[in-house]
Order: sequence, then C-alpha cells, then structure tokens
Amino acid sequence: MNLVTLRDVSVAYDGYEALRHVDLEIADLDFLGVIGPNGGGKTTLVKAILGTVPHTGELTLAPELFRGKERLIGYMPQISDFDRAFPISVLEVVLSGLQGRRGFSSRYTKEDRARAMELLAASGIADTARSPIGEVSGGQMQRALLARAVISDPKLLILDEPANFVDNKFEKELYRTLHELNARMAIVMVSHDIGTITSVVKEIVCVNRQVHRHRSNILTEEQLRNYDCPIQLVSHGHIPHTVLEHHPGDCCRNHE
Ligand SMILES: Nc1ncnc2c1ncn2[C@@H]1O[C@H](COP(=O)(O)OP(=O)(O)OP(=O)(O)O)[C@@H](O)[C@H]1O
Repeated sequence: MNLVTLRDVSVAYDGYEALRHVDLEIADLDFLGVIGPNGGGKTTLVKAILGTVPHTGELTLAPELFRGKERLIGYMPQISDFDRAFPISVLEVVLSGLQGRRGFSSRYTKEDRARAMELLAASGIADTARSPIGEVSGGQMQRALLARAVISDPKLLILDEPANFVDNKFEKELYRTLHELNARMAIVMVSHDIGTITSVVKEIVCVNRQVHRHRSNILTEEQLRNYDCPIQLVSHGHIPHTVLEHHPGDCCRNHE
C-alpha cells in the first residue's frame, strides 16, 4: 500500500527549480535512503512530502496516514535547522511531537508525559528531561528530536541528515532503533553518505533536481554512471562509498 504518492511534482524557489517532475511512491514499511549532492534538493523533497513548501503536480497522502485530524508523519529535522534558543525543556521538545493531535494550546496528559519519559529513558537521556534544550549536547539533542519524531507512533518517519555532527555511538544506536521501528513504520532517511546508509536502508533514492529510485540498497558504479549520478565511488567491497558534494549536471535522469 502506498502511503505517499508524488506525481509530476516540481518545486521552485524564486524561479529556481529545485525539484523537477518528480514521480515517487513511498509504501508501507519502505526504508528509503535519500542521497545526492549538496543543494541537490533532498531537503526540498522532504519538505514537499511534508507539505511545507509550495509545489506543482500531485501529492497524495493515503487515508492510513491519518488518525482523525492527526497526520501520522514523524519528522526529525537537521540539527542545524533546530532553534537551540527556543526556551523549552528537553521533555517539552519530545512532547511537541504530539502537537498535531492536541494543537498548541492543549495540555499534555499524564500518559503523554509518561510516554515521553519512557522514550527519553530508552535513549539514555532521562536525566536531561528538565534541561533547557539549548544546553544539552548535540547527541542528546538528536536523541530528543528522534523521540519527538516517534512519540505519536507515526506510520511514516522522515529523518533529514540524522547522523550529522554526532558521535559514532549515536549513529550506531540510531540505525539499530530505525531497524526496529521499520517493522511498524515506513522510513525515509536523507543522508550525504551512501557508504554509511547503504547497509541500513532497503532502497536508495537519488536526488539532484530529478529523482530516481533504485530498487536496491546497493548501487554499482556502472548503475550510477548509467543514471549520470554525481557520485564518486570509493569501493568497500561492492558498496559504493563517497558522494561528491558538487556536480554540474542532473543526477539520475529517468531516461524517458
Ligand atoms: N528557501 C529557499 N529559497 C531559495 N532557494 C532555496 C531555498 N531552499 C533551498 N533552496 C535552493 O534549492 C536547492 C535545493 O536545496 P535543498 O536544501 O533542498 O538541497 P539539499 O540536497 O537538501 O542540500 P544539502 O545537502 O546541502 O542539505 C539549492 O540550490 C538551494 O540553494
């Protein structure tokens, strides 16, 4: 069952077309790794799915993605996009993942708080619950942002560069957690580094203004060349490793 369907979706910023004619389906229990060069449009693709950027074309969210008015999409932003100066505690950050259900002004229930504490405890940062979010470490903040993204028990979890600026310990922990979560929700994870995510995700989606889905989590150099992907490969066995930061051409043409 498709949870999200994009048909001929394009996104432009002040006339600059960041995404062009995108067709993509995200099915239940998919685990997609979204890769591509800097500025290729990965975050824009995420924003298009979340409906936070104007687009042309058709974006369809399946009824299964809603519980009443609540949209069952969890989102973990890039840590650099999160405002550290926001004057709330770690616990409140996690609880804010329920705002889709309760609205800004409603109060959280005892059960909500217990659930948030449970998630913080599971990620080993229960002792930071009362700390201002601006005062915790990057790794602790990312654990809190992940807890915030999953507290509503979403059907689709979207993570934008979740392993940026963190220690290896969080990264390993994160991938183990995502593997478990994928048993009950679809996951879309943006990453610069195909080498790291390739063993974690089920399929790769390459974004450079255009979008191509590879029906595998392992890409060969030849496949990438065929799609004009702007990726330099440093082989680890059969696993491609490095994503170039810049390429003048379009990646992953669909060869229509
Ligand atoms: N709000 C905006 N206004 C104008 N241009 C924008 C805006 N947001 C993104 N862009 C441009 O759109 C293109 C795609 O940006 P986007 O952030 O989606 O790429 P990305 O692949 O996520 O990049 P990165 O890997 O650096 O995070 C870039 O050229 C960027 O400069």
